[in-house]
Amino acid sequence: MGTVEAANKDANGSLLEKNPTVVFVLGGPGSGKGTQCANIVENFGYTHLSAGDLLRAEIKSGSENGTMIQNMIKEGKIVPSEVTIKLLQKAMQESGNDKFLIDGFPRNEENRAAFEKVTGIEPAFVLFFECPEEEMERRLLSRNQGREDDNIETIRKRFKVFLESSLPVINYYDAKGKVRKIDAARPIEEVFETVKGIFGPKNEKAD
Ligand SMILES: Nc1ncnc2c1ncn2[C@@H]1O[C@H](COP(=O)(O)OP(=O)(O)OP(=O)(O)O)[C@@H](O)[C@H]1O
Ligand SMILES: Nc1ccn([C@H]2C[C@H](O)[C@@H](COP(=O)(O)O)O2)c(=O)n1
Ligand SMILES: [Mg+2]
Repeated sequence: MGTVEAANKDANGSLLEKNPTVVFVLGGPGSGKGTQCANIVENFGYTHLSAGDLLRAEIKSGSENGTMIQNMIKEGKIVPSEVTIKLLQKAMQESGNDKFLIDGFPRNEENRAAFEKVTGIEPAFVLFFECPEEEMERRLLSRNQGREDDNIETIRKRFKVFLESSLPVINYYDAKGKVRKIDAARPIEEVFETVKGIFGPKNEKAD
């Protein structure tokens, strides 16, 4: 085994041995990624890992990176991959599962390339929740979960970052035939009907 491969295997612990299934869940802020991931977990046995949730938990934990992460989130900016990937790897290892919905990651080309290099994992496919900005803005302004970035000033910055940095990642995977685009502007139940069609009846959990 080459040195890079050996180092990655070491960093990933037993993760790679499980040959994990990873689905990246992407879409603009407020497109419904978290909402639909909760439904997928219930029906298909995946573990949901939201990069944003992991970063917010890191702030709360009082970690040395907390202030940097908090400032970046307030500005709608993307935290360096090194930090986010470590949190994702740890959560994947701790879950004990081998099927993951990675929500809100990769958010830019740096995230994408670093994840592939560090973990050696390629996504099975990418769910892309497509939604007009006006609808996403409405949803974010009425989310009421006390998120510091759900204010109109930060929301506009997040939309800009999505268009400039995250859409190119979606286009990258689209060129590889991996994107499953979903019209996310419809009611939650209707969106989930489409999602179910993508995961397929053979993957559904038995009751
Ligand atoms: N299809 C939908 N129709 C109407 N409201 C929705 C729909 N999907 C989600 N919502 C609501 O919109 C808000 C944002 O949804 P959610 O948190 O799932 O989005 P998200 O894509 O994870 O956003 P973020 O990127 O900011 O984390 C929530 O209040 C949620 O209840
Ligand atoms: N890969 C990521 C994911 C998220 N963040 C930061 C920046 C986002 O605006 C914020 C909230 O994410 P969300 O919960 O909306 O998915 O978290 C990041 O830097 N890198
Ligand atoms: Mg979310």
